[in-house]
Amino acid sequence: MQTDYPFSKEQKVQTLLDAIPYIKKFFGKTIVIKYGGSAQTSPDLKEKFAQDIVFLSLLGIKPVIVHGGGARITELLTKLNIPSSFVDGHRVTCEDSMRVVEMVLSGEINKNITSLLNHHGAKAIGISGKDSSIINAVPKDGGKFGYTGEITKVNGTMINNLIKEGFIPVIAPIADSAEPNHPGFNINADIAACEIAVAIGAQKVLFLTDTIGVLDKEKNLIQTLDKQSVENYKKDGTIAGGMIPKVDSCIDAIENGVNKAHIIDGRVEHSILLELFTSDGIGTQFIRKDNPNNGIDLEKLLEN
Ligand SMILES: Nc1ncnc2c1ncn2[C@@H]1O[C@H](COP(=O)(O)OP(=O)(O)O)[C@@H](O)[C@H]1O
Ligand SMILES: CC(=O)N[C@@H](CCC(=O)OP(=O)(O)O)C(=O)O
Repeated sequence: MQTDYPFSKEQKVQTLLDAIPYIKKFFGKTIVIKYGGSAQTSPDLKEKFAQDIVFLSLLGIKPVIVHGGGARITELLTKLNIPSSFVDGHRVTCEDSMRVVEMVLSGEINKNITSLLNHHGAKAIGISGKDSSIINAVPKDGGKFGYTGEITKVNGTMINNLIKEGFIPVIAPIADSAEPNHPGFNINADIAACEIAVAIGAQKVLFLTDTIGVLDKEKNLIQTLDKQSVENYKKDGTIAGGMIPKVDSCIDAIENGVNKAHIIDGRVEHSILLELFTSDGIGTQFIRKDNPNNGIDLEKLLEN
């Protein structure tokens, strides 16, 4: 009988066996996944994203989702004739924009992702940084960015309690203010993901975006970056716009206890599984030169 399966049984089994060292490595660990607006484009990609998250959860890995939604915010602001601008990848947020930002991030996008995950069998809970004051902020750069905030504190215990209860937290990057009757703050989702990863002691943070990773001047993928090379690429303009908060967050995360940070292509189906469970990984990885855990010793993992 003729079969038209693209892979033989042996190849399928081998793929599963190849994943064993990585499953061992990440079992019981928390991984923060920043789900950028530009990786949320098609319903099909969103389905694949949800499948990946549920798969991780069933393997005993603990995902935490921090989402963006910049493109959707800009679309609505344009429809409402509310002007909007960005400085170094951060939106300048006026009072009217803040209302739209909260509506889009804490409302539409947060609830869509949460509901999608739950329909795939996860136990996801959608919250914003205002819930239980999980994220606190003050005006960024003394108020030059309006209601765009700079994080002062993340309540990691609260997020870890949700994880312990078996929930997948889906977090909108809106922060609370210490002032009563304040509309709150708009936080760049990359920065929120980094601060959350640090506060909960995550093993890894993955940023899903709309490029294959960080590109050099010739548009080739840069596979590995450290603090010094990031500074150089920012200085000569190779890294610009929305990529600035992303690389800053990656460096910040690895400097503050997160083992590794990666920027990967959210347009590729199952990019999360490819990054976590294959030897090559995809995208750009950020390392501390002095971190002995940068490489995976596969031999050792299999022995243990
Ligand atoms: N060196 C670089 N490599 C890749 N992308 C870059 C670089 N410099 C600037 N960018 C821009 O950063 C964008 C990703 O940031 P952003 O649009 O904020 O994504 P997200 O919504 O995922 O946070 C890319 O689409 C690209 O236009
Ligand atoms: C201060 C700031 O820039 N906030 C972002 C929040 C959303 C976000 O970061 O979305 P992406 O991850 O899709 O870019 C904004 O208003 O667009």
